[in-house]
Amino acid sequence: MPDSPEKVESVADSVRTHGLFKRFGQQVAVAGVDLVVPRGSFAGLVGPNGAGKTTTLSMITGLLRPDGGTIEIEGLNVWRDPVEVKARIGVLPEGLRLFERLSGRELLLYHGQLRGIPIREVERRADELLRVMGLVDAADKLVVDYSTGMRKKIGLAAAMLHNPAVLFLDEPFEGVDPVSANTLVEVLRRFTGSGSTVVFSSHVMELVERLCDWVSVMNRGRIVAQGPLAEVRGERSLNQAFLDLVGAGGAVGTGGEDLSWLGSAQK
Ligand SMILES: Nc1ncnc2c1ncn2[C@@H]1O[C@H](COP(=O)(O)OP(=O)(O)OP(=O)(O)O)[C@@H](O)[C@H]1O
Repeated sequence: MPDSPEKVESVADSVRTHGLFKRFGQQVAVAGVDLVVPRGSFAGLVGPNGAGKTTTLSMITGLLRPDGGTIEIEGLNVWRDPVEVKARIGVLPEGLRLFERLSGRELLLYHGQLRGIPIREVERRADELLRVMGLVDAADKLVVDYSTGMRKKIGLAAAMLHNPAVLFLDEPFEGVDPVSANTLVEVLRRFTGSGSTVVFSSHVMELVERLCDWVSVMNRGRIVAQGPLAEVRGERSLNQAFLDLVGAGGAVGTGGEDLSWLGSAQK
């Protein structure tokens, strides 16, 4: 449990950033983002490649120092109270790096102990998570031998072990088969159903539309739309709304002379 629930209950928004800014050399990756995620949301952060989603999530989770702006999670300032904040969040980062030479079960026990959870409780939670994630048969296998989907599941289990108030997931469903994705969805739905918050980034609009009740759309380092799914989508599909908002996906034209050499193999 987060350790001071009174404080947690006193704010309506789980995540709130103001004027978040980050540049890499000449490249402005995040250009003044005001991200809001109400508590208990299943929130999707969407945007085309290079929109700034990963950079935003990295700053919010304390992995990358912002050049400007503020970030509050559960009312706490991420960069002023990093320890307090980290006790309340779980993160499944992009390019998930795990302790490859541990078994799945050892990995969870290690994470739990790092979080200061008593060993008996860690064992109980680890066994439950392995069962729910369908990883019991792989529990003693080394993580290095896990498939992509199994890695996502064990990574998510590790991120949830300390019962965080907010989970941040960067592309959690990428490379995950439909059965495993279903398992992840069920676990996450149960999590938000209990009042906790999930924020995940994705390119898959159908998935976001199916799962999320809150959406933030990013383009070129800015939030271009944000709110309840029904409001952002309007009468359109989310996919159409997305294309409208980001300008045909920022796609370069493929008509006319473009790619005229492609197809109809000629000798
Ligand atoms: N470490 C870095 N050094 C230089 N530029 C970077 C770095 N990280 C990100 N960028 C740039 O910042 C911009 C935003 O990148 P970011 O990875 O946040 O986008 P994204 O929305 O997560 O994209 P994708 O959907 O492709 O994962 C891009 O133009 C990218 O090239």
